[in-house]
Amino acid sequence: MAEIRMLTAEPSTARVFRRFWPSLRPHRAIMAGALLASVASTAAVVAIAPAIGWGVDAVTDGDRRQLWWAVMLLVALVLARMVLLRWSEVLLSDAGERTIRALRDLVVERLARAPLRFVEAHRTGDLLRRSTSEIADLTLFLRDQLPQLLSVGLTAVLTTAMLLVYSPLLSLLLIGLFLPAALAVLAWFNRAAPAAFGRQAAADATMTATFTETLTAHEALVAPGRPQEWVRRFRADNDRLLAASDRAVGTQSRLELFGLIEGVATAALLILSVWLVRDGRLGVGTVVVFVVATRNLFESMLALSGLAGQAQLARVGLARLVDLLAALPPADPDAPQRSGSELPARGDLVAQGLRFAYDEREDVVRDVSVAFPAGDRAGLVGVTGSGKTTLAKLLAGLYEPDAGTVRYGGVDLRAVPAHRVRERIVLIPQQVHLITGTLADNLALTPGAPARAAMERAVERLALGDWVARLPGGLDAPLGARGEKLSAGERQIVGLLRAALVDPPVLLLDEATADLDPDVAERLESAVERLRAGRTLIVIAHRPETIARLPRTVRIEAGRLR
Ligand SMILES: Nc1ncnc2c1ncn2[C@@H]1O[C@H](COP(=O)(O)OP(=O)(O)OP(=O)(O)O)[C@@H](O)[C@H]1O
Repeated sequence: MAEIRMLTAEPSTARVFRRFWPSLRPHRAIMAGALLASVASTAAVVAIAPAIGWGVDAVTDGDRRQLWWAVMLLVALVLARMVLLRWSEVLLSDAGERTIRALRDLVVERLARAPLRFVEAHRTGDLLRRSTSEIADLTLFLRDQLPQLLSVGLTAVLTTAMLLVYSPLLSLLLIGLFLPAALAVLAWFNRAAPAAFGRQAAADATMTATFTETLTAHEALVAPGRPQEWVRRFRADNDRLLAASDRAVGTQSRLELFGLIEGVATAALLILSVWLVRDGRLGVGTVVVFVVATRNLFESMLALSGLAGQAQLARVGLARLVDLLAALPPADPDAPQRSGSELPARGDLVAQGLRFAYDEREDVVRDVSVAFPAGDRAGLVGVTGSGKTTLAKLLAGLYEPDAGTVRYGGVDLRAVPAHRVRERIVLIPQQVHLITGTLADNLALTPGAPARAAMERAVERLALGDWVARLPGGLDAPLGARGEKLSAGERQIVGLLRAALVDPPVLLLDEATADLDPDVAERLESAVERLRAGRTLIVIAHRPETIARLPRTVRIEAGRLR
């Protein structure tokens, strides 16, 4: 089976932030600044409670000077908190945005270099979700939730430390009552969270994939007799997503137990405080500090419980993104393969002992050896599913064989960078893929970004001037969404124009099986004739007229040559 690493629907979230760390490393300085500002702003919040307590003591002691200082301190702390919080938010969101932009570039760049088999073997919607909405979730987390998470966590730590200094007895009561229960709730949440949120992300990706695919196949699915098929397929995935979301919400609601713990702990604290104040072992100011600080502490915990679900979602998304990046490792400049060998300008295309399978079930191409001398003109024929397209993709270097070699001018295609192979061997598929835009935009997708003059020359060379002139706007004619305004044959004309711009010595053409308009069929034939001069032309021929015109044919049956 062709060697590609398949993506996992629910990859492990273990140590995912550590695995992600290299992507954050370039933004270390700004992250450290944001962290520092966050610590300082939280310290300011935590100090508010003692400042109030100090003020209360001043009132009970009738010390006006201390009261004045307490009020000034309170104002200074509130102002410092405001400025520092804003500063840390700005720095963190800046670092987050930069990281995400770099990550988006990285994902697109890796996907652009991914082997064709990798892209074909995965559902478009899944790849789409991993490289768009999961990155967007992560942006939201880094920009909005991470700063809150940091501030909440720090508030909890600093408040606990402060309370310990004020009254170890009350603090120990609080910690003893609250901490074990809070940790137990957190552990209960964590046990279920990775699976629940992972399943939700996978179900969401499946729904996106089904939606993308059914939308493309819309015409077939709403055909007479099965009008509800489109909706039925979508609804089944939607139901699964709903079930997965319900489970995630159920897991999230476990954290609501924090509210109960808060009530019990506050009541116990108040009872003990009243008793200690009556005994004269505690001042009223200290009790006020405790009540205010405890409120802070519990509010932090409640906020933390709200954020924990978001953090888990971001963690799952990150794991799926890291999985994608791991499946598409960067090009190794020292790798022995694809070391930059050059393909000659002209040469024979020779396949030797080719074997290829899409999956472990069975080989689709079996021990195929065939040679196409330079300038050859041959047809590849066989019944549907016999392996013609697969063999053509192997001959064009789009797939790597599981065994055997494809050589051009004596050089193994695997030893040559992919873009160099594309300059020598071009395959025009049955369904030429077009993007939304003009004809010129579509021709510009050719390697080397050809200039307008080169496009005009290609049109002239293939005698397609009047075909282009008939499009409203000529080269600037909008072709509609994904080129919907063109028929299958016309799409192949665009494919031929692209090939003319590359000017490769070997051309493989997978003839369109669709019924072609006679005018388009004639233009295609004439364009192929003009283009083939001086090159090797291999046609996957379906139509008897094409087969009759070819000087020789190579027949393939169940993956073997006959
Ligand atoms: N991407 C794929 N994943 C899994 N199996 C595939 C894939 N593409 C083709 N196959 C299978 O490989 C076999 C050969 O397919 P291939 O498209 O090469 O045949 P073909 O002779 O070109 O057919 P056609 O004339 O209909 O285009 C078929 O059984 C097909 O189902």
